[in-house]
Amino acid sequence: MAVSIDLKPQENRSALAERALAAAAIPAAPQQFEDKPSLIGLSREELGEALASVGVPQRQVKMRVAQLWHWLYVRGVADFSQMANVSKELREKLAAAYTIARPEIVTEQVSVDGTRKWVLRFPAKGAGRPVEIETVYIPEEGRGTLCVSSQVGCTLTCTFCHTGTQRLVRNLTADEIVGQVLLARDRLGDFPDAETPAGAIVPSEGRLVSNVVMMGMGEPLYNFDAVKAALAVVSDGEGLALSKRRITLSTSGVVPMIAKAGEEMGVMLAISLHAVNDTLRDELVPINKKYPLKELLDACRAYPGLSNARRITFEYVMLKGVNDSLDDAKQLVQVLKGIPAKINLIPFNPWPGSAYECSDWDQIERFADYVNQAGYASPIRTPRGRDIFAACGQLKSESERMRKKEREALEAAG
Ligand SMILES: C[S@@+](CC[C@H](N)C(=O)[O-])C[C@H]1O[C@@H](n2cnc3c(N)ncnc32)[C@H](O)[C@@H]1O
Ligand code: SF4
Repeated sequence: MAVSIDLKPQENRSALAERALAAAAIPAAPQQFEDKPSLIGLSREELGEALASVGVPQRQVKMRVAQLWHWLYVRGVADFSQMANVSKELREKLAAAYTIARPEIVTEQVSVDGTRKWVLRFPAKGAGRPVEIETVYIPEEGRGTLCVSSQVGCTLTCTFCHTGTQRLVRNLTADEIVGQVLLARDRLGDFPDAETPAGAIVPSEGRLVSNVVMMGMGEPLYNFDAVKAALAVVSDGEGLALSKRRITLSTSGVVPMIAKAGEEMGVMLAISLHAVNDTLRDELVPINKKYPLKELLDACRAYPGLSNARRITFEYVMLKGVNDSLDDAKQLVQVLKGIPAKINLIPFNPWPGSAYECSDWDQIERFADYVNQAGYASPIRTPRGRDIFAACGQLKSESERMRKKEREALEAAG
């Protein structure tokens, strides 16, 4: 394992950034791939089945599930031997059959603004190879957001997104999605509840990781079941306990899954809109050819539980001369009519080979003012972690390159 911590001096950091930077000193525990199923990310029922499979009698299963849940998600242990109130015999049986290990850290970088990026490696599944993904932590005043990946690569090819240039290698499993949250909390020293009694409900306020956004690599609605299972664990009130209002799922517009996400996951929804007519959206977000704007916006109108206090976030990347005119702003306001919405304006984050430029700052402000005067909150998202290539849409893992290198190594060996 190679952990490179790239810690740079910085002024005017937020308190959370300060704490996050301080945590950079925490040494990473050695990680090893274990060829055993993981207990992370299972529902309580599945965890009960796993316990029964190592011989826990049915009458004890519920109590043991509660114990394990507490160790895994409140105390954040990554080793069965630390589960003090579980008998040695059971710990050994569990360790022989299952793992609770964290993902392997390939690199860890800390930006001048406190943003932190991890490249994480997960074991091969079946006949595949090990894969790498990226997870990003963004500390801000009053909250800390973890940007979590759902897939290795992406099948969609949004023209402004770096991940879109990496073909899909595979979906992440629920344990790999929850594992990103656990690892971030480990590395940030954000499991301060080590002494909390079992069963206690721990509020997310005051935590370093207070919000989770499914905005890393991949399209979460193309990995529905694993994302749903993972978010159920992350929002469980007796474990990681992140309120569903603090979890946002971002989609490029997989229309048939939007209502299902609302009903079955109940988290906040973000839509990667980026264009207000089908011609341009077909080009920028090609899934639009399959599910055009009208269908997408109808699905948004029908999203369960919408109100002024519970709005959909529309993400709009600002591309110079492409989608940033005042006419675009005007049409944006028109197409969103009737949807409780907030519009996040995202300055385009460049990546090597990208064909776009970020809009000029005063144009972004003019656009924001227009939208704002029409009654929509329209914050301009400050780019974070650009120096470590951790900003929105800059993520792309080494899985493809690794594959080529591996192939070459194999050829050389042959
Ligand atoms: C990487 S995507 C992942 C989630 C999902 N696949 C989606 O498209 O919403 C998260 C957000 O990053 C935005 N994004 C992608 N590339 C970007 C770039 N180069 N600059 C700014 N934002 C970008 C996407 O449009 C989306 O709103
Ligand atoms: S923006 Fe989202 S859907 Fe589009 S290529 Fe990037 S990760 Fe995939």
